[in-house]
Amino acid sequence: MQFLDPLGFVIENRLPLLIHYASASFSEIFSDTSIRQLSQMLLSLIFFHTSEYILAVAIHGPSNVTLSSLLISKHYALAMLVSLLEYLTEITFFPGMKQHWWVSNFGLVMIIVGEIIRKAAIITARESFTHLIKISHEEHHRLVTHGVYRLMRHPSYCGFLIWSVGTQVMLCNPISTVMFMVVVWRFFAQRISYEEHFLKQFFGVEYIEYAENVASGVPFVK
Ligand SMILES: C[S@@+](CC[C@H](N)C(=O)[O-])C[C@H]1O[C@@H](n2cnc3c(N)ncnc32)[C@H](O)[C@@H]1O
Repeated sequence: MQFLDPLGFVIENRLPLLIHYASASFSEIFSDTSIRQLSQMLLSLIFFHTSEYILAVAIHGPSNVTLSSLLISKHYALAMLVSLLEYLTEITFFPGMKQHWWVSNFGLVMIIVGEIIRKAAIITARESFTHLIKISHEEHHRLVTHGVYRLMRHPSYCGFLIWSVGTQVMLCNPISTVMFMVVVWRFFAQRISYEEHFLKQFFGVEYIEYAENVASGVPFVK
């Protein structure tokens, strides 16, 4: 079998060709573009997860918070791993895809906006905000309808949706952008109907009126 070098000459030995492609992919994976985009991704992940944990400890007290408040599930870790594989594959074989800086910077803006909305929700709801959905009414649990909850009923889900899709837009990952949009949207659509079932039980007509007048904050979820 004959092999062609990048200029189209026939070469006998495939080793130089393999070395050529290996060094090309090595230089793309460690290019300025990838270092910037992967560092932004790493910082976004570290900031999001540690701030979720720190806020939970500050609001509920260290004895009431477990490592689950870092919000790193198996499915979530798998999705992030798949998105990293997509990034490394594309930057190796189609490096030009990652050079759309206006797309990447728009993703960065989505990450920041998503963080602000989510953290505004946590700080506004305080004790009423728990990472696990409450299925029995506790005394300190008050209905929150002020601040960012005046604008939408589920600001923390809206913020997370924007943040998570933003991470993929920032990486210029088309497949993971669509995958994150669909998976995260479906997850929240189901969670909202489950969560609101209990909120109606806890707060009755007060919650029903609130839900009638304020949008969910998650697109296409009533
Ligand atoms: C992870 S928090 C999410 C809160 C809200 N869905 C959001 O996106 O900002 C889930 C907990 O918040 C509580 N919760 C949701 N909306 C609330 C509201 N308007 N007032 C008080 N508690 C609320 C639920 O009962 C649940 O235990």
